[in-house]
Amino acid sequence: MTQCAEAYGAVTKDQYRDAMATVAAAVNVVTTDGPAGRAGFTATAVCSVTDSPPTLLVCVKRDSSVGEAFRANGGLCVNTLAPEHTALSNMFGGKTPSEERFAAANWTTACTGAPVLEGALASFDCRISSVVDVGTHAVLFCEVLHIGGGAPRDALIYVGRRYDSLPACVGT
Ligand SMILES: NC(=O)c1ccc[n+]([C@@H]2O[C@H](COP(=O)([O-])OP(=O)(O)OC[C@H]3O[C@@H](n4cnc5c(N)ncnc54)[C@H](O)[C@@H]3O)[C@@H](O)[C@H]2O)c1
Ligand SMILES: Cc1cc2c(cc1C)N(C[C@H](O)[C@H](O)[C@H](O)COP(=O)(O)O)c1[nH]c(=O)[nH]c(=O)c1N2
Repeated sequence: MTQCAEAYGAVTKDQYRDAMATVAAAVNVVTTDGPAGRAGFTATAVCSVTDSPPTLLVCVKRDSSVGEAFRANGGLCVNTLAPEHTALSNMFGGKTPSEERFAAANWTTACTGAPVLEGALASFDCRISSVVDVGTHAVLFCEVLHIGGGAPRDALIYVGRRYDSLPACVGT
């Protein structure tokens, strides 16, 4: 592998981001509440790991205002967004104060204490089972304890540094 790194030269941050910008991703608002307080952020770096035990992962920037609250609370809810949530995604993805982020939508409370977005495509209430730090991000491995929603509906996607919608795929 060392010879490959030498042959190729280093991949720059910009090269990496430009390539990742071509990869379409679902958009989620990931939330938590507990002793460290309520917090939430927009995340595309979310994916399924295994169905036994049902586990997904979430990557969160370690120097963001929200990262520490997730680790400390130990639970979270992944709320997958629909096209009507584009403005909400921007609020949870920027420098908007936490109170304003949550005031922009209606929420219920999951068993872990995490806010559940009313109208989300799907909501995954999770216990954080382990955390691995990789570079600038913490990878949160999350055991799914409860699921809400999940019926086929149009999805919000993020690709080419902009939002788009993907029609629901019903049937085969
Ligand atoms: N994984 C992430 O942390 C992540 C993902 C998407 C967007 N963002 C943030 O949202 C803002 C807008 O992003 P954009 O897509 O319009 O343009 P961009 O050029 O910042 O990012 C392009 C793509 O690169 C990846 N990316 C961006 N920042 C990253 C990071 N710090 N670590 C790992 N992957 C990263 C994502 O897949 C993103 O869609 C930026 O501030 C970006 O940092 C962060
Ligand atoms: C479409 C899109 C997608 C993502 C993000 C942004 C946007 C607009 N952000 C950035 C993240 O939401 C932002 O850093 C948080 O809101 C925390 O910001 P504050 O530090 O609270 O301002 C983000 N951050 C992160 O740690 N992991 C991720 O997967 C993503 N994905």
